[in-house]
Amino acid sequence: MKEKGEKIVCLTAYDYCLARILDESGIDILLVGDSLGSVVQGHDSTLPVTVDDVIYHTKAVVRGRRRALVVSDMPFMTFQLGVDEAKRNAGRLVQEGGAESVKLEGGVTQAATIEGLVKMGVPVMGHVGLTPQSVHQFGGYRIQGRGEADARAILDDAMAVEQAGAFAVVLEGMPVQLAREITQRVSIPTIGIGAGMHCDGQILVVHDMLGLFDDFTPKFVKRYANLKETIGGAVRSYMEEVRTEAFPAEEHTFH
Ligand SMILES: Nc1nc(=O)c2c([nH]1)NC[C@@H]1CN(c3ccc(C(=O)N[C@@H](CCC(=O)O)C(=O)O)cc3)CN21
Ligand SMILES: CC(C)C(=O)C(=O)O
Ligand SMILES: [Mg+2]
Repeated sequence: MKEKGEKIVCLTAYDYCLARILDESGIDILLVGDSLGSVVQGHDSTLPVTVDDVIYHTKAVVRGRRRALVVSDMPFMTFQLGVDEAKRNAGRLVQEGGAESVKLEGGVTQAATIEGLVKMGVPVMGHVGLTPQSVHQFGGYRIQGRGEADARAILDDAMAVEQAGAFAVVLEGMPVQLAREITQRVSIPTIGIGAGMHCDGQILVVHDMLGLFDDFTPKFVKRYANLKETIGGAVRSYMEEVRTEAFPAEEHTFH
């Protein structure tokens, strides 16, 4: 798709119903993201998410998908402790969860781990730039790569990820020019989030683009629907009808 200039369209998914809607709509990749920590679990970071959480959600997503590629995120502490530990956890995501591939955050420092997973037969997606599992090191969710040295380091990360054998790389939270340069310099597809228009594909957290989640709204999110309002309206109609005995009506009643 990169060679043909066809954009790769990705969204996160965490459950059966939504995975099925996205798959039937023609989404290329479903990511079971550790962002489930914020949108499913209500935490203010992704750090509390466990590999068992991601396995649980991956199983549900896989049941709802027919054709999209399923990528499962490796949570904090499931791959940083060493290649063997990473292999064990990636293996569980594939074997128990049913994912076809995994994603992990980091570039140069995680290259040996990516290589180990690829060698054991697990396709890996990289993730560089604003890597949310490093939120405390960044001092918040800040755009990365604004200075020249930082930009160079992120380019090095992306190239290390490619060299290690990853099949694609997420570019998160960086200036558009840097994402463009990386996209030109690596042969694997780049999937952007908050990284501008020049990436080979795009990803968003599905709750953000559907208007279900509004604890925070980063600048890079576009709302394609306002489901929070739609759902609230439906619930208010239901309450009104139960209270006025308009529901259940004759057609909902057994005799
Ligand atoms: N619902 C949701 N969507 C996400 O995109 C997401 C999560 N959760 N949880 C994990 C991380 C956290 N993310 C975030 C959260 C906030 C900003 C944010 O507010 N960024 C500022 C950038 C300010 C700057 O440095 O210029 C912005 O205005 O976009 C960015 C990424 C991305 N990930
Ligand atoms: C937004 C994507 C790239 C992600 O890592 C997640 O959803 O956890
Ligand atoms: Mg993630």
